[in-house]
Amino acid sequence: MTGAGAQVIDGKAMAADLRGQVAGHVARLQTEHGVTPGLAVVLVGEDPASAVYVRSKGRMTREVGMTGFEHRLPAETEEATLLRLIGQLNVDPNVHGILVQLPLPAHIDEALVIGAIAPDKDVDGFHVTNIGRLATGQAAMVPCTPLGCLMMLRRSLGDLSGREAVVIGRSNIVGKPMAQLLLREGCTVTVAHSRTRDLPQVARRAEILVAAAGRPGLVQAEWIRPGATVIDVGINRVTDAEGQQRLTGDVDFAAASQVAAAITPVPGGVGPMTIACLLANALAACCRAHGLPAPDGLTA
Ligand SMILES: Nc1nc(=O)c2c([nH]1)NC[C@@H]1CN(c3ccc(C(=O)N[C@@H](CCC(=O)O)C(=O)O)cc3)C=[N+]21
Ligand SMILES: [Mg+2]
Repeated sequence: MTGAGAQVIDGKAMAADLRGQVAGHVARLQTEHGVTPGLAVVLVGEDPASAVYVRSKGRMTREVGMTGFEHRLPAETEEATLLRLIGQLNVDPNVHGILVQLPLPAHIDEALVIGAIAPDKDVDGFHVTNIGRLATGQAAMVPCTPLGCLMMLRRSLGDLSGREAVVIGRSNIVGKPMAQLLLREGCTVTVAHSRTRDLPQVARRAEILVAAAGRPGLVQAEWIRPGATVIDVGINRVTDAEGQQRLTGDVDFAAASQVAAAITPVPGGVGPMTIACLLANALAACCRAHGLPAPDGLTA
């Protein structure tokens, strides 16, 4: 049972590699077609954690040579105002991707707002049209976090066909699209969640275990099948014994590393891949908007 320690899947390095590939395609689009991909990020309110993500997304957008458009609106912004902005971004030829940072303030209907984004500019892949395309096997904009997880799984395992996969979490932004992607890859997929009876036993079936429950340290060593590949989607801000704020995943990393064959760390795992996949989706959206084929291997 006690292994020598799992291979740590370096999401930070993989993400840097992916961003480098995106940057190469962006440069080529510019020289060959005079086109620069544009990504608009809309942030409503002052959530400090959200502000950090938006800043690093903005920086990486510029680093790969894309144009970043940032729209910061006050927390009390009316739904109609936000919908009007999205309408403008939908028809702006310099904007190829639109991301509306979630969660939105309580007085705004998230489904309505996501539904207002043009599906071909929906780089988050949250629009029902993209969810439906993914579920029916059509070309879709795929949500960035599950896409990043899939890339790490392929890197670690190669062909995923026939593998036993368990996804813990059933959110629209991670759990459900992750399950769809793994199904498409030929996995046998179980979606477990907070109501699942005997979660540890269900998790122990998994050759591929994706933890996306949003509960720090939920997954223990005994939950893990020896030799499994573990993808930790949790990004939880916790205060440690010394009163320091730190990031921790949904998996007890130290213990799980003794049982798993491969595991993603937090930070430095899924998070950086999420942002790199966002840029890859924006690149693909730009290519399609100009009637060009989307580069191979950068999206699902
Ligand atoms: N429409 C929408 N799309 C999103 O993709 C979206 C969103 N809303 N709302 C907020 C969450 C959160 N999110 C993260 C992405 C990267 C890191 C990331 O790169 N984290 C670093 C650490 C960053 C740190 O130190 O804080 C890591 O895990 O290594 C974290 C969180 C995207 N989100
Ligand atoms: Mg849940």
